[in-house]
Amino acid sequence: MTGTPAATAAAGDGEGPLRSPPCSPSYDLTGKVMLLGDSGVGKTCFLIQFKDGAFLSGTFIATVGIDFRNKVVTVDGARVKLQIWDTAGQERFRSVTHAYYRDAQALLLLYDITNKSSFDNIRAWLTEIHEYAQRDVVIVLLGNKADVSSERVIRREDGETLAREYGVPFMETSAKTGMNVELAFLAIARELKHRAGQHAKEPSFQIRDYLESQKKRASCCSFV
Ligand SMILES: Nc1nc2c(ncn2[C@@H]2O[C@H](COP(=O)(O)OP(=O)(O)OP(=O)(O)O)[C@@H](O)[C@H]2O)c(=O)[nH]1
Repeated sequence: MTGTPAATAAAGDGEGPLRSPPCSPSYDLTGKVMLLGDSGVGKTCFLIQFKDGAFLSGTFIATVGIDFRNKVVTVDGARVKLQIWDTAGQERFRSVTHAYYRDAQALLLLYDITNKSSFDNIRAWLTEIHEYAQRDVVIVLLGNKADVSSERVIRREDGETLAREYGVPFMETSAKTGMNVELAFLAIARELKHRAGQHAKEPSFQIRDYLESQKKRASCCSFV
């Protein structure tokens, strides 16, 4: 939804990529996360909701190229700086975004539960991911716009089945209400922290188990 051309993507939010202050870094480790999925599934809104706690409603403006925002989260006492890349879902920008896959440690792959083709295209996105991303990249599948139940065309079970088939964790989310938005990023930050060996003595972190346990712990309707 941002209008930042690819050529100026590095401007981001002004914090700059992977740059730390010389004396007292405000984070312990960094991780690159990419938002992927068809145009209109809600990637930009998902990022804005996480970064600013706001929802951009109104006229849909497709992202041009790629843009990023930084946010530092604390997981298990470690400050993880997430550098989150918001990609354009439109086909014509694919060659731009391909170049960014290589450095990404985690990918949030979104479809829109009210849009069947965005769900059907997930297989193509996963093929592309396997072609361009690192082999051990963390992938989380997200069924976004879960707040629009009246227009739902993809059942939650369909998302779960697809995720199981590809061996990736899955959640339904809403960039509008904020449902599971922070959880998705926190799960990734935890996974990256564990992979970085911050607490090598701890048992290995399993992102899928973590998401399941968080969903069970939630006592109210904020999780679906
Ligand atoms: N109801 C509802 N609408 C949403 C949600 N997320 C996004 N939208 C709307 O969906 C439209 C597209 O959202 P964007 O975030 O711009 O989509 P995008 O995936 O970034 O699209 P591209 O930039 O073209 O790749 C906008 O009109 C948003 O207001 C959501 O969770 N719920």
